Amino acid sequence: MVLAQLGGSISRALAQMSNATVIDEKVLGECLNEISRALLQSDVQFKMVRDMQTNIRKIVNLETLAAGTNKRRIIQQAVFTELCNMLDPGKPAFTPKKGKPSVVMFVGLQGSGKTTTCTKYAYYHQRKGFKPSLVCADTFRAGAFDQLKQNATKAKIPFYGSYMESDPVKIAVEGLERFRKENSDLIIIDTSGRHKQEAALLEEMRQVAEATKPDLVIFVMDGSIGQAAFDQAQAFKQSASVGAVIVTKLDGHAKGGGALSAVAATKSPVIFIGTGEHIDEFEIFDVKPFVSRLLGMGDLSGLMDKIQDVMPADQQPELLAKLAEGTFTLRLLYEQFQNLLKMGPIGQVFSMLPGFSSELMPKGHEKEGQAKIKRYMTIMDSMTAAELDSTNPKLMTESRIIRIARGSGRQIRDVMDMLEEYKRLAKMWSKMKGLKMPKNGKMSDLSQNLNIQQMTKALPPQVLKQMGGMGGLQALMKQMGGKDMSKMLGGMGLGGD
Ligand SMILES: Nc1nc2c(ncn2[C@@H]2O[C@H](COP(=O)(O)OP(=O)(O)OP(=O)(O)O)[C@@H](O)[C@H]2O)c(=O)[nH]1
Repeated sequence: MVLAQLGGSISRALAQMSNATVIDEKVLGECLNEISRALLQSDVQFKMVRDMQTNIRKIVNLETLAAGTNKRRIIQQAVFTELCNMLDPGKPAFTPKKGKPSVVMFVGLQGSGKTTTCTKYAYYHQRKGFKPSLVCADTFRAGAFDQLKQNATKAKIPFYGSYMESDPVKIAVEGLERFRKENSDLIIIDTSGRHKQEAALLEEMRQVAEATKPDLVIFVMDGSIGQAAFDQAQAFKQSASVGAVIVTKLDGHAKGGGALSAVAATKSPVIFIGTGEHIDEFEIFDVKPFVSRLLGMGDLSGLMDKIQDVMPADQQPELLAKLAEGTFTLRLLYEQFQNLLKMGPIGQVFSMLPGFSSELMPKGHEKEGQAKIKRYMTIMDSMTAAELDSTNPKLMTESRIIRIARGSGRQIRDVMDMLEEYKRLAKMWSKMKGLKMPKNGKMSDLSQNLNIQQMTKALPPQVLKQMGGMGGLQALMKQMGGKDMSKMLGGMGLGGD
């Protein structure tokens, strides 16, 4: 995704500035120009870029800064804050509540990914325990109903539509009535698209909204539309009370900067982004972690969510208990690898770790990381149960290693390499020994019991440094609240090669 390049350019501009011996107006000016250029190249609207420059200049007044203040930090913080402000309209979007009926209407141009996104949105909520349903009020595009039907059937989500009826308002109302009766707590209405924001489309949208009174209107925008984003988003906002934006196709060559412009045009937050055609290629969009990732500062809370999502809840108390005992067996490592592979593209996971911007983890490397994990797992597949569950470091004798290598079709040195990696991780995890278990055994409540000294000991020194030392870690823990730290450590250990 090209947004990663934007992040790289901004990080580079900041790093160049940091290399200067004295930070004066000239150095600051060059840094801001560099950042502006990068934003413009990513299709962010000119006016927004200019406003950002002005705001940073207002925050960073080099003349009035007392001697000894860390100017670099103040500038970096200002860039971070301004990028966040650009993406944060200041008011959160409506969020549906389980068990309380809500109606969400999707609008957008033809081909923006609206129909696909409706199903992704429904599926996302279904996994969270909602009872979603889909209504196809797109009577303009032949085949739209079939597409929705297909997607909905695959995801086992109830749907409503018609091949005969040509009035979208009628279909929307009928669908709404049907699903209200069936106690759906999230009724999603897909509306027609057109090739451009023409009057007929906007009028149709207005009528559907009037008849269904949605709690939220989501504007779906193709991430690759570039500078046209602002006008398009504004046209939709003027005809329907758009309350949130979803930007799609951010997996391809989209520059993505248009997303920032859409936020300004609709004064509504981006709530999700689409990162592929598949139903689960859909991510929650959170401004601060996103900007952190963009600047290569990592997104630990996103990583937490991902891990939390893939780890079955019933396995969590078990892992915690083992951690508290200080036993980190090969089997536990195997299970962690399985979870890691389930998390999706490894590069995406790495980009959430502090210091691992996508630039630092180039494409080739991602594959290597994934291949390595798979290789380790194949080797472990040739181990006996006793070997996997052993806590005795002397168990792995030469003859066992030779047998495992032969069984897995790998070289002896590959097995040794895998065991070294295991030892390194086991050592790190052993520092978590004596961990107090949360009463309910849930991972998510663990962080309240973690002690900061324990954490600093367990983190690899370079990671701790990137996080801003002990102070940074403390701030992060506070910020993350209920999020679980132990799994983060696992993730980090695997990342720090
Ligand atoms: N790569 C990628 N493709 C996507 C994404 N979202 C949607 N698509 C694809 O974009 C194309 C158009 O998506 P649709 O959902 O049919 O578009 P639509 O906006 O509903 O179109 P109309 O129903 O005609 O208004 C399809 O091929 C989707 O698979 C995404 O996040 N990434």
